[in-house]
Amino acid sequence: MTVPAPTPAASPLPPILLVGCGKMGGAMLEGWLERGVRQAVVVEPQPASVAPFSDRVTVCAGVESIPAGFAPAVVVLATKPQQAEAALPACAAFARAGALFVSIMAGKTVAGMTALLGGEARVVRAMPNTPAAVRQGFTAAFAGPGVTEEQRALADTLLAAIGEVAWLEEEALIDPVTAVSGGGPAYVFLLAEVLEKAAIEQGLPPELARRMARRTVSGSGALLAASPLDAAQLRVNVTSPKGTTERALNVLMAPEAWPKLMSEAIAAATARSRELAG
Ligand SMILES: NC(=O)C1=CN([C@@H]2O[C@H](COP(=O)(O)OP(=O)(O)OC[C@H]3O[C@@H](n4cnc5c(N)ncnc54)[C@H](OP(=O)(O)O)[C@@H]3O)[C@@H](O)[C@H]2O)C=CC1
Ligand SMILES: O=C(O)[C@@H]1CCC=N1
Repeated sequence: MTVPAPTPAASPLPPILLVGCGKMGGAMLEGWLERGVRQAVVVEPQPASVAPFSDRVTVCAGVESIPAGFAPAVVVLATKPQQAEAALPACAAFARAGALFVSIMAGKTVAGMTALLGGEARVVRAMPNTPAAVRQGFTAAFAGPGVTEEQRALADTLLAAIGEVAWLEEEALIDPVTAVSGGGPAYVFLLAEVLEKAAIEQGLPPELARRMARRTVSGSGALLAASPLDAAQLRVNVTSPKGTTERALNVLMAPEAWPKLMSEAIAAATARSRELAG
């Protein structure tokens, strides 16, 4: 019998400055801390948002209180897009020092961010999603002008630590990515919500309805992740001919129902991502 070689422990992630530790910044930070990070400094004005991390990272209310001498390899920009104009100019010194910037802000273009950072910044524009908190995220990323192969590899290491990564060759594609995978978890959680509500309407006790809906969504996600089959085949595998699921899918897959609604929803979100550039 051969004994498998132990998996080598991944080396800790490089020093990170996180600017904005709200819902998405916090989800990424959770994933990075679980993976192991050499040093993390977080700039976040809301004490409640950073409270879960305060014993593991250095917390600052503003860029001006970052400890002198802290030299991040990567600055992650995770404020709301509408806060970029106020937040980015304060980070220009890190751009001059050669730090790589990774922005996750919806809509904000590389050119717009580079200008706000003093014109010298090297920027990767990325779009992650909240399953990053459990290292099950999906991030698509675009490397802006001047980003070196080494910096791109650094960004890849950081993003791969919280899930799967895909690199885009065209910046404009990040708008539909934002609509599909950036916001995607919300649509899946909505499914859990409406499934629970429908279960209660059919007479199931609320606590049982909640458990069923959560486990059905999370278990289906786990099956999808583990299976080599397409989503469509996994759906067919549930649908017995002339059975109960077929009746439900006749409603959900009707011409004006889910397929059309999802197309409209994704088009609306893509358009909003383009608007946020301004
Ligand atoms: N939520 C998601 O699922 C995803 C979000 N994104 C992107 O991530 C970004 C953050 O989104 P989300 O986490 O949901 O938003 P949040 O509002 O939860 O987080 C942003 C945080 O940044 C803080 N902040 C404001 N100004 C500054 C500043 N100058 N320096 C440091 N921190 C500051 C905000 O504080 P205050 O509340 O006081 O303003 C807030 O706590 C957005 O640009 C969004 O487009 C991308 C992918 C998925
Ligand atoms: O709703 C938003 O604008 C952000 C971007 C993707 C998910 N949340």
